[in-house]
Amino acid sequence: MTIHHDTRPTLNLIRLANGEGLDLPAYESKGAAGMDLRAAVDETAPLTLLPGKRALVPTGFIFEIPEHFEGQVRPRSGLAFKNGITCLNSPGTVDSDYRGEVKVLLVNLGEEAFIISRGMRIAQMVIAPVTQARVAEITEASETMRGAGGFGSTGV
Ligand SMILES: O=c1ccn([C@H]2C[C@H](O)[C@@H](COP(=O)(O)OP(=O)(O)OP(=O)(O)O)O2)c(=O)[nH]1
Ligand SMILES: [Mg+2]
Repeated sequence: MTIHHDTRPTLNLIRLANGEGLDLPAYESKGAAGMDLRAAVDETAPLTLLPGKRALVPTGFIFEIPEHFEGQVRPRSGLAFKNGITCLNSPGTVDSDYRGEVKVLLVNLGEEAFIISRGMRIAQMVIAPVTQARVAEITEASETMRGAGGFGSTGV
C-alpha cells in the first residue's frame, strides 16, 4: 500500500470583511495550475470597467504566501479572449511577506464595457517557488555564444 505524503505548501488565507460569504479561491480542476480569484466587489454595486480603463479589484483575502514561494496573479484566458480583459501587470507578483489584501489589476482592452460582479472569477493565482539571489557586482561578464544578442537576434 503506498502512502502519499502531501508535500504541497500550505497557503493560509485570512478572510476580510469584504470577503464575507465569498467562496475561497480554488483550483477548478484536478490539474489546474492556478486557483481562481473572485471579485470582492459590493453585491449592490458591480464594477463597470469601460474599454481602455483599468481597475484594482479586491479579492477579500490576505494571502500568507509560504516563504520561498510567490503568488503570480495571472489573467484567465476566457476573459481575455471573449472580453479583452487581462491583468495589466501580468503576472502580478504577491510577495511572501505581503500582509495586505490581494488585489487584481484588471484592464479592459476590449470594445465593450465589462461588468465585474461579486464573486466573479476574474483572475487566477499560481503559487510558484522563487528565490532571492545574492547580488555581487563584477567588472566583466563571462563570454557566451549569444553574447549581447537579444530582441530577435536568433531570427523568427
Ligand atoms: O497583482 C498584484 C500585484 C501586487 N499586489 C500586492 C502584493 C505585493 O506583495 C505588493 C507589491 O507588489 P509589487 O512589488 O509588484 O509592487 P511595487 O510597485 O513594487 O510596490 P512595493 O514597493 O510595495 O513593492 O502588492 C497585489 O495584491 N496584486
Ligand atoms: Mg515591489
